[in-house]
Amino acid sequence: MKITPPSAAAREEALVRLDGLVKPLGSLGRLEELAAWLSAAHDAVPPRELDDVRVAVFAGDHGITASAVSAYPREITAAMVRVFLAGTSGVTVLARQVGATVKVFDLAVDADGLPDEVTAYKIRRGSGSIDREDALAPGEASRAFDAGRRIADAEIDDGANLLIPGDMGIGNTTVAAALVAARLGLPAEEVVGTGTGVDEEGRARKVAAVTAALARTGDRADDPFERLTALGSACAAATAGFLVQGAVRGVPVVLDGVFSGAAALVAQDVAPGAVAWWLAGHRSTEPSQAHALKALGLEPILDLGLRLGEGSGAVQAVPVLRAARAVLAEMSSLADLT
Ligand SMILES: Cc1cc2ncn([C@H]3O[C@H](COP(=O)(O)O)[C@@H](O)[C@H]3O)c2cc1C
Ligand SMILES: O=C(O)c1cccnc1
Repeated sequence: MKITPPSAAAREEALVRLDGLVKPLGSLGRLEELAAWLSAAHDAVPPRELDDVRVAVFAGDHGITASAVSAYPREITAAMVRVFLAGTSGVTVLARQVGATVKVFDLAVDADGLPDEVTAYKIRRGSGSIDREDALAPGEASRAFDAGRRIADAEIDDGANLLIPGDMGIGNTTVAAALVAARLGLPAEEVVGTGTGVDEEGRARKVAAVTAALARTGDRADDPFERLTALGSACAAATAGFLVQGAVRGVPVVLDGVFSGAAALVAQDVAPGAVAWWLAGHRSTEPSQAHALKALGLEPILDLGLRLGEGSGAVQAVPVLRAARAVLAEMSSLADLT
């Protein structure tokens, strides 16, 4: 997997151009940095318009939900897939606001009967309970990773110029916490949050589950595919593949919340350098996301106190990116002042 870095020359050219625009030096703050980032990604100053934004939601269930680690029952995952198809999920509504499209993919939902276009990449029904067994059987992590790459390829071949990963899976925040803790060598207590809104006892069950999972897994987690197999899920693997393929194809990716943060840590291990193609759309309230973003060197664009997932935070960063592009494309220069 060859990753070509974004263009340093275009970034420099953008920074020089930004300094010459009709504004005090640096006065557009983060927008300037994002404008330069996009210029580097597109190797063009100004960058091209972000007019084809695609969200891919990876849906799946987790064995660990039997330990009551979520405030909601596992059946919600399959029910929500139908909500995505109906076009009324949180991310779908927010995506419509910015003209982005949303597709949902069933990688491991514990249900039958979903439409063929949703199940085309299905790996299994639910994962193993990570506190006492591997999440995935041998080979499944790489199959799911390849599925995520193919999903990204299909969207890019169809014209996508910005990719957003979304997640739907009751129990996702427990699995994300385990993946991040294993990679960064952190204790469960530091990475586990309240997810969908568990109480103190619920959070204690999550900490116990992640602690047991980490103890069971040991050094195996050093290898990214072993980490996905032991502690992850088909969705985590597919999301990692999706992120890597965006980087391979040179298409920017906006990460969402806790699940894409955990997958991004895996993806960066599989394909070092891929992180150069990713932005962090927003700050989640989950602690594991903050740890993951810090390790990746990414600073969230927005901080709205969101804790939904699905890609809902990332899509809201899209107007900010468009604004950054517009600054470079449309502002006049100080040199032109008479
Ligand atoms: C109705 C509903 C819609 C959602 N959309 C995303 N999530 C989010 O919550 C879940 C993770 O939280 P936890 O680890 O606490 O289970 C994931 O499905 C995530 O995408 C939802 C959760 C619910 C209940
Ligand atoms: O911030 C997130 O990504 C998140 C938080 C809680 C539940 N699901 C997702």
